[in-house]
Amino acid sequence: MTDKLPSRSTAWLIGALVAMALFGNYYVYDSIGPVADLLQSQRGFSDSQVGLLNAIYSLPNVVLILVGGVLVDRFGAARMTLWTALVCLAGATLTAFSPNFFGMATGRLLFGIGAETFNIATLAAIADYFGGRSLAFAMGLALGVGRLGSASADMSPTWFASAYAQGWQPPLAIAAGIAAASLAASLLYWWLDRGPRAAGLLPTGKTAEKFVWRDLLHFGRAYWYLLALCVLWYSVILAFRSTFSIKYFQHVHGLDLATAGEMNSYVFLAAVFATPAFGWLCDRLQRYAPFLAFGALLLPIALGVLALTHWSLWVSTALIGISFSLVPAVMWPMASRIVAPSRFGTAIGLMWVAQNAGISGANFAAGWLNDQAGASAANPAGYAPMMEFFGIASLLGCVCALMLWLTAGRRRHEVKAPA
Ligand SMILES: C[C@H](NC(=O)[C@@H](N)CCCCN)C(=O)O
Repeated sequence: MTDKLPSRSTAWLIGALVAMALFGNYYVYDSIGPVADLLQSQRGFSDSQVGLLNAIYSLPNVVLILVGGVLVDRFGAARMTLWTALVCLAGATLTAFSPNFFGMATGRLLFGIGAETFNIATLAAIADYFGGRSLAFAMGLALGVGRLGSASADMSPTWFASAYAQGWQPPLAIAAGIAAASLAASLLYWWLDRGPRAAGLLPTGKTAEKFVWRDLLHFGRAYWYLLALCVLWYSVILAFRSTFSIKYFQHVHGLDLATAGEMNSYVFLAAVFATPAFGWLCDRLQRYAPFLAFGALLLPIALGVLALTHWSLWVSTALIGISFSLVPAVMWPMASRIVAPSRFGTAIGLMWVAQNAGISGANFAAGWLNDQAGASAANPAGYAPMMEFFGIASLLGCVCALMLWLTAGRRRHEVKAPA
C-alpha cells in the first residue's frame, strides 16, 4: 500500500457507482416482503415457505461469508464486486422466473451467497478509495443509498402498481432488472478501478498475504469488542425491527397494521439521510468510538422507553432511528481503521459469520420466549420476556462499545491499523 491515493474526483465517481450497485442489491434483498401476499394467494405458498425465501439468504453465510471476506482480500474489491454482482443477478433472475418453489428458493440461496460477499467488497471498495479522508461520510452515503433501495422495495407496490396488478412475477422481474443495473454499475467500477490499481494507488490482491487460519487470532482486542458489538447490536435491531416490532406495536400499543408498518418504516427513511450525516460528523471531529458508544446506548434506552413507559411511540422510534443510523455509520469505517487493509475483507467476513448466526439465534430466541409466555393482543404482558432479552443483549452491546472506547478510542485520532 502506498501513501498516495487516487484523485478525489475518481474516488467520488467510484463511490457513486458502488452506492448505485448497493441500491440494487438492497432492493432485491427486500423484494420478497411486498409480494408475500401474492405468493400466498396466487401460488399457494405457506407462511413458512415465504419465511424460508428470506431465511435461506442468511443460512449459507454463517459459514461462507468468511470465505467471501478472504476472497475479497485475495482478489481485490473491484473483481469481487463484479463477480458477486453477477451471482446476485443469477439468483434474482432464477427467483423471478422459476416455475416452482424449489427454483425460487434456489434463486434466493444463490442471491444470499453472492450478496453478503458483495456487501463486504463494496465496503472494501470505499475503504480503498477513501482511506484516511472522508471515509465515514463516503461509507455513510453508500449505506444511505443502500437503505433507499430497501425503502424503494417497500414503496414498490405504489410505484409499480400496474406490475403488482398483474401478479407476483412482474415485481420480481423488476427486481431482477434492478439487479442487472447493479451489475452494470459494478462492471463500470471494475473497469475504472484498473487504472488506479495498476498505478499502485490501491492495495492489490497480489500483495495481500496468503490466508492463514491462525491470523484470525491476531486481530487486536479492539477488533473483538467491535465484533461482539456487531453481533449484539445487529441481532437486537434486526430481530426486533424486522421481525417483531410491527406485531409488538399492534398488540402492546394498540396500533393497526398500517400505522405500525408506517412507524417501523420511518427508521429506514431516517437512516437514508442520517447515516451520511453522522459519517460526515465523525470525519469532521475525527472521533469514532464515543459516537459508537452513544449510538449503542440509545438502543437499550429506546427499548426501555417502549417497554416501561407510556410515552409517545415517536420517542422510541426517534431513538431507534438515531441508533440505526449512527452505529453503522461509525462501525464500518472504524473496522477499516483497526485492522490492516490487507485483512479488511477477512475481518468483516468473520464479523458477519457471527452476525448472521446472532441474528438467526435472536429471531429464534425471541419467538420462543413469546410462545412460552403466550404473547398476544389478549396478553400483551407476554411480550415482557422478549423485551427483557433484547434489553439485556443491547446493554451487553453497550458494554462492548464502552470497552472498545477504553481500548482504542481515547486518543484524538484513535487507532490506526498496522500496515
Ligand atoms: C453494512 C451492513 N451490512 C450487513 O451487516 C450485512 N451483513 C447485512 C446486510 C443485509 C441487508 N442488505 C449494514 O447494512 O448495516
